[in-house]
Amino acid sequence: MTTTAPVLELRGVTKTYRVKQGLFGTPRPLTAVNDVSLTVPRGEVLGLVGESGCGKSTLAKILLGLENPTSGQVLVDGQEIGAQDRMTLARRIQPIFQDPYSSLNPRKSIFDIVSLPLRVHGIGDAASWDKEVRKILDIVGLPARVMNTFPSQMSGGQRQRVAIARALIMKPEIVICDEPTSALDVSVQSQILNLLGDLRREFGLTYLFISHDLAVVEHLATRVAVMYLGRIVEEAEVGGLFDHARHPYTQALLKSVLTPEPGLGVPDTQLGMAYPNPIDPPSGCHFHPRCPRATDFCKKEAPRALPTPLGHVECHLHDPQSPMFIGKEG
Ligand SMILES: Nc1ncnc2c1ncn2[C@@H]1O[C@H](COP(=O)(O)OP(=O)(O)OP(=O)(O)O)[C@@H](O)[C@H]1O
Repeated sequence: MTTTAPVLELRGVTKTYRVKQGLFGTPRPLTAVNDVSLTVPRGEVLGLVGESGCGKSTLAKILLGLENPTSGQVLVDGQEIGAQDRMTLARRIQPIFQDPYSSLNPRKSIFDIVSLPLRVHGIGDAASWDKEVRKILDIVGLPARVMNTFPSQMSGGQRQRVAIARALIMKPEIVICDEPTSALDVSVQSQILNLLGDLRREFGLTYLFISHDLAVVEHLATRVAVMYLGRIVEEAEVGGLFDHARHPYTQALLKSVLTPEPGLGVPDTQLGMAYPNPIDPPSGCHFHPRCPRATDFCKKEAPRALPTPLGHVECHLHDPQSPMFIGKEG
């Protein structure tokens, strides 16, 4: 059930690393996440999309308490993440990662893997761990007999079900799904996406669903945030974003997921040059060197975050105060 209370809120979150180029280079700042503000209401699925290196995983690490933001705040249930003890945070937020094989310890049995969060946090005893593991395996569609097997004896889809069971055994409110299906065969991907959708409905979970693939996000998300060079350049309710993308980058991403005509090859994203290096971000609008609509104004001026009926967008084309404004319906 969807309510409007934000279970997750980011306020101006920025993460800057100091990066040395070459052996004797002076460390330079690299802003991986740049002034990100987002609100995720309880029960929603926020899809976070963008190309490799745009900052998706860094944002996930901040939400999981694995990295501290350089500035800004992350609030879970209205309380700052840093102020919550590890147990409370683990009960509230759990991750599911891309590659279930490398994220599951190959030397541990499925019982050990799935019960680990309970044991680490000292929740229950041996009898209750057995009961809880059987219950959660059943919920994710695995028979109890897999408890005594090892990850290497399972298929990729089964391993991802184990990773989901391990995340859910703590009964979290929020699940950070970082490319949870990209290591799986296409036929298995939709089974896992359907399972995640069912679990959300059944347990009222909130997801941050990270993917470079808009088609996968469309399947599950209720809202979508598009990330480019650390910034959220567009954010909207999913249907609105797919039907009426405002940012030229979102439009290019959408074009790239259209199914090509047989024999015509992969569709052209028309983005031209390679993704920029975040150590040397382009001036003005960071997207201008790849943008088919860019003018000299975009090279000089960074766009503002502008509210839209469904979310927000950062692009001069939609700013009534910019010389590039294309009108209200543009
Ligand atoms: N610990 C770190 N130290 C220095 N730079 C880092 C660190 N972690 C990430 N970065 C840099 O921050 C930027 C964002 O990286 P991040 O892994 O968050 O992107 P991503 O969108 O998740 O990419 P991918 O989809 O390839 O995982 C990249 O330029 C990356 O090289």
